[in-house]
Amino acid sequence: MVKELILEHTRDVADFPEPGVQFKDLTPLFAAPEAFRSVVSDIGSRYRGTVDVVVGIEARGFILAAPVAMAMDLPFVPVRKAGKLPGPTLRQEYSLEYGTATIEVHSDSLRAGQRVLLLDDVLATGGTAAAAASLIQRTGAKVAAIEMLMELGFLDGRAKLAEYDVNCLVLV
Ligand SMILES: O=P(O)(O)OC[C@H]1O[C@H](OP(=O)(O)OP(=O)(O)O)[C@H](O)[C@@H]1O
Ligand SMILES: Nc1ncnc2[nH]cnc12
Repeated sequence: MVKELILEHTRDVADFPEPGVQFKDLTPLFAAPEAFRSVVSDIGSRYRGTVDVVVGIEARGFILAAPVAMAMDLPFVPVRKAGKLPGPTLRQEYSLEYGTATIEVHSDSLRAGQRVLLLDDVLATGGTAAAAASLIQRTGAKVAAIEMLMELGFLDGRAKLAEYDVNCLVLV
């Protein structure tokens, strides 16, 4: 099952990037082609036919979203940290488990009515996903679903995402 594959390929790192944070490192999953392929194919098969575009959040969300988009034969659209996208953008500030940040999307990268699958690796406080979802809605596209590999349940990130269909493969 993909849930076990994700758990087997997650490394816990204490006090990263700052004291008190238990970091969920998924690089072992990305470095295991069979396990990673299974996860990508599981996500692709569950959303096939129900979404038009796959959006990934910089940086770790890109690692997941690009292969899922490719497997589904759908466009991949990046949500990037501020100042990285060259064209006209929409921007949104948000707060993280460890700091604040601003993200952007190209304003012409999504069209009204498009159904978006929003992907990232970890759901923590939900600030990043809520900001990305709000950017997507501002383009006129619709957030059909938000999918994460892992949810840090104690941070209750879902509270910020109550209006969306959220699925996380592993709850810790
Ligand atoms: O639910 P939240 O509290 O918003 O946290 C989750 C976000 O934090 C991590 O990204 P990070 O901002 O560390 O950037 P990175 O992907 O560039 O490492 C993770 O990949 C999510 O995007
Ligand atoms: N504890 C954590 N582990 C991995 N990614 C995160 N993003 C926010 N908090 C995180």
